[in-house]
Amino acid sequence: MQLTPGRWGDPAHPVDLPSAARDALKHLGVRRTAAEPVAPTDRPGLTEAQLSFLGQVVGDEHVASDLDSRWSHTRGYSTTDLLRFRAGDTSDLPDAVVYPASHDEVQAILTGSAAAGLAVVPYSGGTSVVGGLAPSRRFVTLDLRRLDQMVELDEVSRTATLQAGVRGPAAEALLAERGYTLGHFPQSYEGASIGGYAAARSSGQSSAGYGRFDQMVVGLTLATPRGTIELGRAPMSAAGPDLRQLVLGSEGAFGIITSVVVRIRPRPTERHFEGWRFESFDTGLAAVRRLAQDGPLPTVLRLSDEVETAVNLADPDVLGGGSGGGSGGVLAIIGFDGPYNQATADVLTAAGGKNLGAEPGETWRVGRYRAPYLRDPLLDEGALVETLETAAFWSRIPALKTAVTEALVGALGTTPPLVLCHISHVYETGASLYFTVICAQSDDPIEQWRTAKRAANQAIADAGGTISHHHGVGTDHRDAYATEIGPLAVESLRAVKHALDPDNVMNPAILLPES
Ligand SMILES: Cc1cc2nc3c(=O)[nH]c(=O)nc-3n(C[C@H](O)[C@H](O)[C@H](O)COP(=O)(O)OP(=O)(O)OC[C@H]3O[C@@H](n4cnc5c(N)ncnc54)[C@H](O)[C@@H]3O)c2cc1C
Repeated sequence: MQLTPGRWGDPAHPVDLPSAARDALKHLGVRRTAAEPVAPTDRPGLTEAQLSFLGQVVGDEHVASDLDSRWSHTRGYSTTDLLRFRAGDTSDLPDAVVYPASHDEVQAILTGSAAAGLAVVPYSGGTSVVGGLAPSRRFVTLDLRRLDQMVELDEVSRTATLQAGVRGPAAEALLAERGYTLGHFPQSYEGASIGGYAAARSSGQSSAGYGRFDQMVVGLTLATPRGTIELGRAPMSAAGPDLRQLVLGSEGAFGIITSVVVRIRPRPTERHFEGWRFESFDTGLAAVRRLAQDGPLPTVLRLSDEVETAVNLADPDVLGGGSGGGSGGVLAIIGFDGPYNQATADVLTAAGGKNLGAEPGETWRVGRYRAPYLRDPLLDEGALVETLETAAFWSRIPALKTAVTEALVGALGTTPPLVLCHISHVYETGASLYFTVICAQSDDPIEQWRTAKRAANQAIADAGGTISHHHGVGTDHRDAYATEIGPLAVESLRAVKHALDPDNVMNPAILLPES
């Protein structure tokens, strides 16, 4: 799928806003205010010498300096990114887009970039939602789409070596030909790539069964301005700190991950999805914690709160009311790659859950990538829609959820929002919380969201959550991340960056505040 710049989703399969949603927007005071999109205007790009350096490495035909190519690589897909795109904001337009085809070409560009006066932004799928593709100064984007090969599949060890530019669906297709799966299905699956998964520590919808992406990576190759680093000689090692974990989540600040070795699993021959009803989010929370701590975990485990359940269910009777008005309660989805596990269902039943059967589960499975498609039509209607996420230990989850919800409602008070929440990534010791916010746009929706996000970030910090469970740091979370880890940790990361990237050409201003 080729994403349309500034608009999420497969352009061949757009989603229309359901009429019920249009009606609901009226209750939120949403009025059609969205301005007509503004076309971008160009500005001078690279010098002849810079273009010549890049062309010598990758071939002139793989260096694009036209406005369309650069505009389509401008920032990612957060709501503020989309709004700035609509406003024709070119302040973070790349000066050129370069398409290397191999590790060696990436390495040659990074080795020569300081001398050529170039800052470099790695771009795998371009789906960042935290300002990960927008550095503070002029730059070239290295689009890794030509690094699209499965280099090796080791069936004995059950590992695959995948290049950074392999998109999620392509990775699954390559593995499926040999009977395997990676099992990584983030909601951005249609657009995101292997390199971005690793660089931003992605977590997919099947994380209960397959783990986060950083748990799947057993090895990687990193090109830096100082040279190449290969990590992951064995699945585990006591030979010093695990440097793979230093690169995972480094978001291009240290170098470019050109390939990863990932753990793979046999492709399941059957899958089962079903819905469960709980009386309240709190009872559902106790049930999913029970599964996370004592098992047996399914592959997919999600729990929506009351607001998300009400907003997402077209038919409230799915929850079993039967009277046309629904019966309240919250919806959980469980899924199994492989045989159905009755023991999981028994835990949910013992915790007060009611099995709603396969239909709600199948509805979720079929639409699992479609919810974000609604954001652009909602923006068109004058609504502000955005998501944010965090994680915490179980004991802090209830207070964290309340604090973030109150912060968002308080900050968006003049345009009262709907705040939806779900849990979709669980661990023995805690879980993530994922919030969706919908309200009427103010006259300045970008500043409106930034104010709300600042309030939410503060609430997360105060309530003991982390600034990101899986979206990463980028520029949006940079300052909050520095506060979260403290000045000595920031200094240590700066020292690593300085060792690998002494001229600060790699994704400047991403991850760490510029000193
Ligand atoms: C609609 C939508 C839904 C989403 N759902 C999820 C979800 O369910 N789970 C989840 O984890 N995330 C989700 N995201 C966020 C995003 O998809 C993830 O962060 C993903 O891992 C980014 O992958 P990408 O290939 O698009 O990376 P990019 O956006 O290209 O890059 C992300 C960051 O890493 C850097 N980078 C990219 N490639 C490399 C590389 N090879 N080496 C070093 N640095 C690199 C970039 O410069 C940038 O800073 C969602 C985003 C959208 C728009």
